[in-house]
Amino acid sequence: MSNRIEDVVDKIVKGEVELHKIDEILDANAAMVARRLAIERLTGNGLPSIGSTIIDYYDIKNKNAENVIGATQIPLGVAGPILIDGDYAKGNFFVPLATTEGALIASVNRGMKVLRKAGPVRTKIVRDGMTRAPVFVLDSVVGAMKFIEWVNQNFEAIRNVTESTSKHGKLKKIEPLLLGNNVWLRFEFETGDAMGMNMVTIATEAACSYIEQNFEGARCVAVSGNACSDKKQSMVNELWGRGKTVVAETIISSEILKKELRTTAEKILDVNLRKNWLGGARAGTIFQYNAHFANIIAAIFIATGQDVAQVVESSTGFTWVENRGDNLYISVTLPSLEVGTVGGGTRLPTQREALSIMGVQGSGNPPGSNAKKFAEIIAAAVLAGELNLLSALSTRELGKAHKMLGRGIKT
Ligand SMILES: CC(C)(COP(=O)([O-])OP(=O)([O-])OC[C@H]1O[C@@H](n2cnc3c(N)ncnc32)[C@H](O)[C@@H]1OP(=O)([O-])[O-])[C@@H](O)C(=O)NCCC(=O)NCCSC(=O)C[C@@](C)(O)CC(=O)[O-]
Ligand SMILES: NC(=O)C1=CN([C@@H]2O[C@H](COP(=O)(O)OP(=O)(O)OC[C@H]3O[C@@H](n4cnc5c(N)ncnc54)[C@H](OP(=O)(O)O)[C@@H]3O)[C@@H](O)[C@H]2O)C=CC1
Repeated sequence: MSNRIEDVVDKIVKGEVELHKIDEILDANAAMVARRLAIERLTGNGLPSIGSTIIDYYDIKNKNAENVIGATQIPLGVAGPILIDGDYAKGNFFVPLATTEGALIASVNRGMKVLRKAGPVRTKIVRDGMTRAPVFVLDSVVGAMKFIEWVNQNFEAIRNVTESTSKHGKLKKIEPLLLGNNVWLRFEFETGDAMGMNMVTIATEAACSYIEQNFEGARCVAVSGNACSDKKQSMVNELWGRGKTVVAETIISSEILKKELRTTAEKILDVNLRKNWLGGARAGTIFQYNAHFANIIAAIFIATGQDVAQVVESSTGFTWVENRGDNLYISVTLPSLEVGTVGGGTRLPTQREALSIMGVQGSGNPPGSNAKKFAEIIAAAVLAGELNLLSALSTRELGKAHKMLGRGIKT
């Protein structure tokens, strides 16, 4: 350790310098080391594993994280390939999944094997748009209604303001919501291959300033008024969509169900209706009539540098099953899948490589096509996970699988 780093560590331990101020004293990677060493001394714990990272702090400083002391590692597996016939994803894809839940990757892998045998999974993006909803306060409901009318009449001018802030951000519409003298304007943008939260926040802030300057009596209280709704479950996301609204579907023959999953369409239908729908309704599940969308979404989000807090609304969705002459029709519908292949955490080295496994790293040609392809692959992977878990529940294999792959106990 250099004397310079040692001096800085001493200063932190003595409380003479704040952890984040080291970035002004040492170069980026030395600052990361000094912070970790100081935390080691202050807590009396060695942190060599956290310190063993390939992340170059130069690359993430002022972009991805602050007060960095190293990195966390999570096992990364692959499932697949999964065969997809989408509008953007076509062919076979291996899907990277980062998780610590034994049996999860095996579960998705078995689902993908079955889907492959059944023929390609069909995927469709049915809408696309990232949202930000600032809240404005007016003097009365009369003022609020005049405000909404003015916004509608001035849509083009507002769009020009937003689009001056970004090359890829394109304002599609503004949906108003009203409560007494309060108005939320839910701005919806196309965001190319980016998930888009920074992009639409910056664009919406510019729009808010323009609106306040040009409509007397409207005050923007907050650029995010929670009707966006970011990182929260909400009816507005479920009904109007947020990010990508995607569907994946397929039909599986009774022979494949019997041979590969030891089950039938009837049994899977019964589990889906009584567990996902009836159980979900009885328990008051909110917009999550599914078995484990969150498992697959979280594992892919972690692997590929998505914003993990958005698993909350990205795992909203429905699994629908029909028995068609003993063959199984199964679909998953995800109303608010928020994903990107540029920006945010997608620029980190392992995350970029994980995206490259699916051929979706960086900008698409045309822009937006990579993010849409990625969303279709995720929906197909979710379908695999749902098919497999419903099957395993129908044959009472859940506990056994987790004993074996979660605890290493063979039964
Ligand atoms: C574990 C299996 C897949 C065994 O499945 P199996 O059919 O008993 O075993 P198998 O050895 O015959 O293997 C069949 C296929 O499974 C895959 N497979 C098998 N083993 C592996 C492995 N080690 N690594 C990767 N892939 C594996 C692989 O595709 C293999 O085909 P092959 O390639 O051999 O021709 C099955 O029993 C299973 O899926 N069980 C259910 C587990 C599951 O779905 N867990 C989900 C997480 S549960 C949870 O978190 C949410 C929950 C449940 O609480 C939500 C809720 O409330 O519903
Ligand atoms: N600000 C906020 O309120 C929130 C921020 N976040 C964070 O926001 C980040 C994600 O924001 P996001 O805007 O997606 O990412 P970035 O802030 O990284 O912005 C994306 C950048 O990529 C550029 N770009 C280059 N090629 C493309 C392309 N093909 N498609 C789209 N953009 C392209 C954009 O340029 P240009 O704009 O000129 O088109 C823009 O500069 C995450 O880190 C997330 O955690 C999350 C929630 C809330």
